[in-house]
This record gives sequence, C-alpha cells and structure tokens, in this order.
Amino acid sequence: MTTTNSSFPASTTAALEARNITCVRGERTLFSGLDLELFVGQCLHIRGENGVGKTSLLRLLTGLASPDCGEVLWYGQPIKKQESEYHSKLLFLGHRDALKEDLSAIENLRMYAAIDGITLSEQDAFASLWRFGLKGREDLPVNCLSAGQKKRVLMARMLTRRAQLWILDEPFNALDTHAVGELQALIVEHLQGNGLVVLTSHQSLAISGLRVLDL
Ligand SMILES: Nc1ncnc2c1ncn2[C@@H]1O[C@H](COP(=O)(O)OP(=O)(O)OP(=O)(O)O)[C@@H](O)[C@H]1O
Repeated sequence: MTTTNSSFPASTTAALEARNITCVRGERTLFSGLDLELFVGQCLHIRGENGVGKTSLLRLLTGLASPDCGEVLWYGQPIKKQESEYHSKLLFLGHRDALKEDLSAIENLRMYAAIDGITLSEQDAFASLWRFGLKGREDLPVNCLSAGQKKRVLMARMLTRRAQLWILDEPFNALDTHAVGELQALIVEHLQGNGLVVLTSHQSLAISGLRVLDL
C-alpha cells in the first residue's frame, strides 16, 4: 500500500505565514491586517459565511493572487521571491475538480505526475486509487464517474503528489460519510509526516490540534 509522503523536515519556525494582508475585491475590503502562522504538522480550518472571502484568502496563500497590502511567506521568505520553489511544495485543490474529463482516473494521475515532475510507479498509482474505493473504475473516463468518485480521484492525487503544503477549497463537498472519514484520515497522516494543510469547510472536522480562523 502507498504511504502518503515520506516525512518532510521538521522546523521550529513558521512554515507558512501571512503578515498584515489585505484583500479588496471590487468595492469591498474582504479583510485587512490579517496575520497567520502555520507550523509543520498543523492544519488551519478557515471558516465563514458564503462570500466572506475564504477562497480569496486561499488564492493569496497559493500566490495565484497578490494581497493589496502585506505579504505571504514560506519559511520566512516572500513567496513572490521563490515562486517555483514554493509551487513545487504546494498542492492546491480548488472548487473545480481539475481533472481531465476524457482521461481515465489512472491517466489523470499519470498526467499530473508528469506535470509535477514526480516518478509515479504503476503500483503506487493503482494502490492510491484502490485505497479510495476506485478498484474497477481506474480505466473509466472521469466523465463517467460520480461527483464523489471524482473527489476520490483527487484524494489519490493528494496521496501521490508528495507536496508538503496542501491548500484545499471545500475538499469535503460531495463526499459521503465514509469518504469524509477517509479524507480526514489522509489529512492526519499528512500532518504526522510534517505536512501542513489549509482548508475551507462548512462542516466541523475531527482533526486533533486543528486551528481555526473565522473570517
Ligand atoms: N475578481 C473579483 N472581482 C470582484 N469581486 C470578487 C472577485 N472575486 C471574488 N469576489 C467577491 O469577493 C467575495 C468573496 O468571494 P470568495 O469566493 O472569496 O468567498 P467565499 O468565502 O469563499 O464564499 P463561499 O463560501 O460561497 O465559497 C464575494 O462577494 C465575491 O463575489
């Protein structure tokens, strides 16, 4: 069976940090003066009502958008000054499934491994899909999978990507109760290997040591 990640290095300084960041969208200031620090092994749960700015904050943390004030740092250095290094450590799963619909689950994993520059063995690719209940569905085009099964392919991608920082927008959407438990277990495994996770969710989570940011 595939394991999540080989352990990432431990550190006593914050791995991910936002300093005094402000986000303006249209006429609205969604938040300002926001600080956060996240250490290896920690998961941050960003909560808040629809439209409050959770996805906007995630996009700032990924570097896909820039704050109107302040900065985001990775191990003390602004992410803007180390974009490719930072992105090699990051897995961002947004609202959309981000899967190629005409490719199969296994082809999607292989395609992402190639894009991410990761060697993914046949055995690990299949084992990761099987772990999330996709045995027998590996070769179906993704557009033949249900919404929850597509999410399970993405869980297999989380397992095989080997990125230290996971930024996940509403990762529990469309998952059944069993899969919610499996995803929480996957996150805990990642944290135990010195990974970090930032996620949004409208549901409460059973992850020990969880940190919460209410926007
Ligand atoms: N590019 C943009 N231009 C103008 N307004 C924007 C832009 N992007 C986001 N917004 C607005 O910013 C606000 C926050 O959006 P965001 O997607 O961050 O909310 P959210 O907290 O993730 O919401 P939800 O829980 O519904 O997913 C919304 O009112 C949205 O319409």
